Amino acid sequence: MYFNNPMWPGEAHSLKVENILFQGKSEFQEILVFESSAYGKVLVLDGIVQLSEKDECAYQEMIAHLPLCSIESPKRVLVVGGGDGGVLREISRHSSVELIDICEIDKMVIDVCKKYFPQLYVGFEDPRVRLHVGDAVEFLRHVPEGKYDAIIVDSSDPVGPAQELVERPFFETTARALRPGGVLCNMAESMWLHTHLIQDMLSICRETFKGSVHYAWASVPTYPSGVIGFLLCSTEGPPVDFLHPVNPIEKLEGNLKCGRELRFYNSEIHSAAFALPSFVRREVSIL
Ligand SMILES: NCCCCCc1nc2ccccc2[nH]1
Repeated sequence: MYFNNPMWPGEAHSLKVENILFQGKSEFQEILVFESSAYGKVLVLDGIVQLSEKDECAYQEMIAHLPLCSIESPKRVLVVGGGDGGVLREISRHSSVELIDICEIDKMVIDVCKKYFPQLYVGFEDPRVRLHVGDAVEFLRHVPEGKYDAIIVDSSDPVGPAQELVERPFFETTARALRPGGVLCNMAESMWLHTHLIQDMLSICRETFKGSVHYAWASVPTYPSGVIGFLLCSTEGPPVDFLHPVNPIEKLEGNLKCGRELRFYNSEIHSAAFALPSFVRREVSIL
């Protein structure tokens, strides 16, 4: 199967398909699940690979532990998107967490992942999880100010239902919903392909979040260009040092609520993730 997409013009990515397991169209997007030869089962939304069994650990572990290991004892966490359940699985490792709200707009994604990706869907079985099916902008409107310690935006690309999740109003509502010194972590595309989009997001975040704003990245082979980025922001308040985890995951290692060991994230990978190539430092003027 060949993946061409305006998100990566001029290049195509392909995965050998063993068999198609599900093909459907929800109210919001096309949903495809297939068994690949090289990466296990693959979830595709509107023609864009979201995860594969083999490399989902990199994305799910990083997007969850980069924020949660940067603050002491996170208690209340909100996940925007994340309907596959993988981020929930990772958050559940943090025993200090008492409440995990998740707002996913597309119920069909959840139902499909329940059937085809049990090792991700397991995240929904944690008793701390409260599922809200709907639009996150609407959900956040009714959230009291300063409610969450961390907000994780595990969105798809801003070319469909996730378009509004990279715009200023959304960042402003997330900043309001975070406590002082609270942290936001967004999926932030590829530094090889999307420096303009990253620059736009960074500019909005630098005005909206008075704490610190950092860009981190990880290797995810099934994503075009082989990397994916994360935008980490903290609100004004107790300073957050994203580069040196205050809540090292090794401390939680014994807490295997989700029944499996970490496969990608560790404290060294955490700090290394913020080291940026020179072209990125220049183009996204992060420093
Ligand atoms: N919600 C899971 C992550 C979604 C990100 C998917 C993704 N990964 C990409 C890499 C390069 C270009 C576009 C991309 N879109």
